[in-house]
Amino acid sequence: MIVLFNCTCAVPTTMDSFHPVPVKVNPDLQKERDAALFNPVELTYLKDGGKDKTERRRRCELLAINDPDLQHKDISFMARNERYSNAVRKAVIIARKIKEHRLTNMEEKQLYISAATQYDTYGFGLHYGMFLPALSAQCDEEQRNYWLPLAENLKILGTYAQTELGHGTFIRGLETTAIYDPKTEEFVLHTPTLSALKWWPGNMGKTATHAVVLAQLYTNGKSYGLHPFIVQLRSLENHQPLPGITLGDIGPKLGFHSFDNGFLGFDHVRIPRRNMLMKYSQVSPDGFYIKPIHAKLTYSTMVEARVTLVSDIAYSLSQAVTIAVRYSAVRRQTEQIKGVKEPQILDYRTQQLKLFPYLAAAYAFTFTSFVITGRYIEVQNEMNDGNMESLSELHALSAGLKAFTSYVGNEGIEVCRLSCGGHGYSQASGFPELYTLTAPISTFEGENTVMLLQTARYLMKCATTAKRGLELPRFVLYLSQRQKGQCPARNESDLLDHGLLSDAFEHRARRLVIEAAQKMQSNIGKGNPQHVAWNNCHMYLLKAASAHCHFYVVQTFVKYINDTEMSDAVRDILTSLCQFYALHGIWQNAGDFLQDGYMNGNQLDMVQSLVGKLLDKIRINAVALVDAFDFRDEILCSKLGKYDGNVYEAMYEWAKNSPLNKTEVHDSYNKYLRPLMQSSKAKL
Ligand SMILES: CCCCC/C=C\C/C=C\C/C=C\C/C=C\C/C=C\CC/C=C/C(=O)SCCNC(=O)CCNC(=O)[C@H](O)C(C)(C)COP(=O)(O)OP(=O)(O)OC[C@H]1O[C@@H](n2cnc3c(N)ncnc32)[C@H](O)[C@@H]1OP(=O)(O)O
Ligand SMILES: Cc1cc2nc3c(=O)[nH]c(=O)nc-3n(C[C@H](O)[C@H](O)[C@H](O)COP(=O)(O)OP(=O)(O)OC[C@H]3O[C@@H](n4cnc5c(N)ncnc54)[C@H](O)[C@@H]3O)c2cc1C
Repeated sequence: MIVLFNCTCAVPTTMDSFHPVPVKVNPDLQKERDAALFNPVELTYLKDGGKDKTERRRRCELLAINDPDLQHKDISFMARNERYSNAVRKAVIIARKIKEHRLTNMEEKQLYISAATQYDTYGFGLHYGMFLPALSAQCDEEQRNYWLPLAENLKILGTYAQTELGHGTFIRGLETTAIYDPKTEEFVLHTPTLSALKWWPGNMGKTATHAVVLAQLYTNGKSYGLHPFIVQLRSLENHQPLPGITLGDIGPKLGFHSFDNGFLGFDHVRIPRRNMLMKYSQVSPDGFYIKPIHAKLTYSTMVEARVTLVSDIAYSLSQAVTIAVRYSAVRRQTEQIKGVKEPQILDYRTQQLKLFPYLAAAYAFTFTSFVITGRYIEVQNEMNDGNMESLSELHALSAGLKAFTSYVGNEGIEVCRLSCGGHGYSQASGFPELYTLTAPISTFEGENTVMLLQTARYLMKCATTAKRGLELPRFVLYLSQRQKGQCPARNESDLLDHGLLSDAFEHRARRLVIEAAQKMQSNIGKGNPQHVAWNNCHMYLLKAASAHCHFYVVQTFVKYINDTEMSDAVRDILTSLCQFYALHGIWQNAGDFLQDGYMNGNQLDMVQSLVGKLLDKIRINAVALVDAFDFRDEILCSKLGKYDGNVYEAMYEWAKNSPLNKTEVHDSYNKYLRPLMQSSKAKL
């Protein structure tokens, strides 16, 4: 619902702005918009991929936002049960409305869902986010023809059940078994121990009727490792768990309160042979096993999810900086000169140093998400033609970037919250929900440290390949190039050169990868077994993987600006943002650039000075930069980040709705306080 305030000042919004002309905009925020040196809507078009795409996105969002069936009270005021129920109700309505509005394109469906769910989780998130992708990727043609229409038409509701109580990261160690019985041509699914209970799968606690279950396959007395099976969990008549199946919700978590993450146990549950998903590996009726063309194809659903998470984290970080920058423009604090108005907190250098690195990162990650999504589609097409050559590269890239961006993203959201002082702690700010929704991205779909170590494993192999003078894939080609000596920057203007900045990150990544490879070699040379050497070298490996990802992001940002058509004004601000992202990265990791003498103290002084100078360039455009993300208030769900900047009015209105304010005198007064106070002998 859009609240219109009384008109007190004219609001010059651009023709292209979709924001309903609010009737009173906070003058501080208006001043920021008037002072900006570029038109934010141009950047919005760029980010969306063109004006027509922006318009389409806005239309999809409005369809959801204006729909009376999708309205409800603020989720902050709901208990968990109510939240779960509301999420399911909305998921059902969303499914119906997507058909009614004839949203057939996947991007439009996602936009619609995201606007309809606002900052809550989507009740069929796992169904669409993992169950359907797993079926699409792992079913053979006959299975696809059977299962996909059922799942797409919501005749069955699914989840992805991989993690167990005792095993999450090390999936080769999962305990759930699927033993083939050739006599009946069935698999018998079983949970042999408590630690083998499936634990965590989203929508499994109360919603799902089916699951793609990852289990250890045994046939003819031999173990063949982890394979996916589709298993019916609940009756399609009355939703009761089927015989032999134990199901439940795992209880409240840090966040995801509307989500029914669940547990699942099997007691010798029989499923037909053809419920094993057989695109890549098969078991014949007599129990003969046919192995896949690549051993890790079973893991492909996770790769897809990791790619998606890079976009998700860019989106969430963009929301966080939008809230914090707008609020910092309207919040005033601490008189500097007696009698003169307190300054906007956005004017404090420390506030800028908190927010602008994450503002720059939000753009950097958005552009990175475009590139990794594009690469994912390319590799997917190659794989559909039977060429698995790039799968390892895609795994290394997606695992590393998911970890690198989510570390920064989670940290950024928390810094943005802190930058809003006390109000950042209120649910009205939007931060608690935003933070708890994004925090587990560092854990799910592969715990971040583990993911960076996977990237490191790939980089170590590439370092060896490079040493042998053999060919490397494009994104690690730099490992076969010689180190370039010292950073050539002589003055500050040299240090603003995108090529020079990208070279600095390239140098750092190459050095750290080679150093980690050398440490591994020398550890093994001392007689340590591989796994001991690996553990001994963790700190080098982690750093190498992280530096590689950091370089990838800087390089992508630079390339995006070089290769994309844009107005001079937008190019100018994106250039400053990119310079700031890179220079701030050098400043924060100064030790890495000094350690081998690539940079010297004098150059570092210049880096620091430039970071300070660029703060001014970003400061003037900061509000326009966050406006360009183009979040409607109904999607941002933050009283601090409202487009019109009328923060205090909104907070007061919101607080009045707190259930505790339903009555002037709370029940607990009569129950507890009154007896306590009136029993006292002391008289007033
Ligand atoms: C109406 C229509 C609407 C449409 C709507 C559309 C969209 C829906 C909208 C919204 C929904 C969106 C989102 C969903 C909603 C909410 C989300 C909520 C919750 C999130 C759900 C979370 C799910 C999960 O977490 S699932 C569980 C994930 N688990 C993990 O990630 C486990 C991590 N562990 C591993 O990946 C692996 O075990 C390991 C750590 C990689 C190690 O594996 P292992 O087998 O032990 O391998 P190694 O021995 O280490 O290595 C061997 C060899 O293999 C290579 N390798 C490893 N992995 C892969 C891989 N994936 N691909 C390729 N290669 C791989 C490895 O590098 C090594 O190679 P080498 O031998 O050459 O060195
Ligand atoms: C909100 C949420 C939703 C989820 N949804 C699903 C779902 O739908 N389906 C599903 O199957 N699962 C789901 N999960 C589970 C999730 O995928 C796992 O929790 C995740 O993969 C991490 O595994 P773990 O819990 O075993 O962590 P652990 O591996 O136990 O990690 C604990 C610590 O050990 C360290 N560690 C572990 N192994 C290594 C190693 N080899 N080297 C160095 N350090 C190591 C980690 O770095 C970490 O610090 C969900 C989890 C959450 C929080």
